Amino acid sequence: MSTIVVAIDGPSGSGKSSTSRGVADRLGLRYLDTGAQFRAITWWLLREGVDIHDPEAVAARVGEAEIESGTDPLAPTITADGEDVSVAIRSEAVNAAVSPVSAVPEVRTRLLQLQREAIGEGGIVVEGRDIGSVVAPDAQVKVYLSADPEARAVRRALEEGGSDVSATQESLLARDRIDSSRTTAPLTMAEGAVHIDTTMFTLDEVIDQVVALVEAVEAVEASARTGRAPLPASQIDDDPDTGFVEPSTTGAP
Ligand SMILES: Nc1ncnc2c1ncn2[C@@H]1O[C@H](COP(=O)(O)OP(=O)(O)O)[C@@H](O)[C@H]1O
Ligand SMILES: Nc1ccn([C@H]2C[C@H](O)[C@@H](COP(=O)(O)OP(=O)(O)O)O2)c(=O)n1
Repeated sequence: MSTIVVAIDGPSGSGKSSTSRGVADRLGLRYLDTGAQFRAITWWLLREGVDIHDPEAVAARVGEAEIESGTDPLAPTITADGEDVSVAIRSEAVNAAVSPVSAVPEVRTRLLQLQREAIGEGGIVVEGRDIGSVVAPDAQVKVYLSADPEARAVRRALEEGGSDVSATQESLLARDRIDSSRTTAPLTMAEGAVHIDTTMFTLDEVIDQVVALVEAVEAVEASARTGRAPLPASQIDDDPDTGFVEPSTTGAP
């Protein structure tokens, strides 16, 4: 079983969730949406009537929320206190509250623990804002996705059933500002990350690029284990026992 960790960070609408799920599905890896965890905590605090603009009040209650994430890329799940909140966490109220909640250090500490547990021995694609920098700084593959604000707003508005693009862009940029300027684990391009600007690429093209990166890293790791030179991705056998096709069938030395 693969132990690779793929970290995908970037701002809202850059394509993190869809790319991560596509890559995990193609490579038989698990998938963790850390944004959904921050949203679920936010949903729980709002339900409890906690003043989300009071960091002390948030810190005092955050330990009570039971958040669980399912890591199947084809059917990811998220629950709070056992309740399925996958739809509720996408509400406008949660959109507006999630960045201030995410800036509270106690919230990050609590979720960091859940995230590291979920990552476990690896074999997972993890997406968020601080995965390559804080959650999994040793991830073998780190990707930073971006896209022009207009493209991100159009994508998000389309996804939300044609809602107002300029209002969507405003809300998304407001979140970017808080997410990038907070002092604990801000959105940033991690050291060693590969930057892909997705504005001009289709989703499939972005998935292809990330899959190629993962396959290249896996080939190098396999060669370090076997002492044989890595082959181009197109010639890599996906049989986990060998990692390589036989030289006689490829012409490789
Ligand atoms: N490269 C792309 N080109 C066009 N649309 C995309 C691309 N990547 C993602 N999308 C679409 O944009 C929307 C937002 O993508 P998503 O993966 O949820 O972004 P994020 O997780 O970064 O917020 C989705 O509807 C998704 O299908
Ligand atoms: N690793 C993470 C993931 C998300 N967050 C925060 C910041 C984001 O604005 C919210 C929501 O993240 P999410 O990935 O669901 O946001 P989008 O789907 O990209 O709009 O959570 C974070 O602080 N750290």
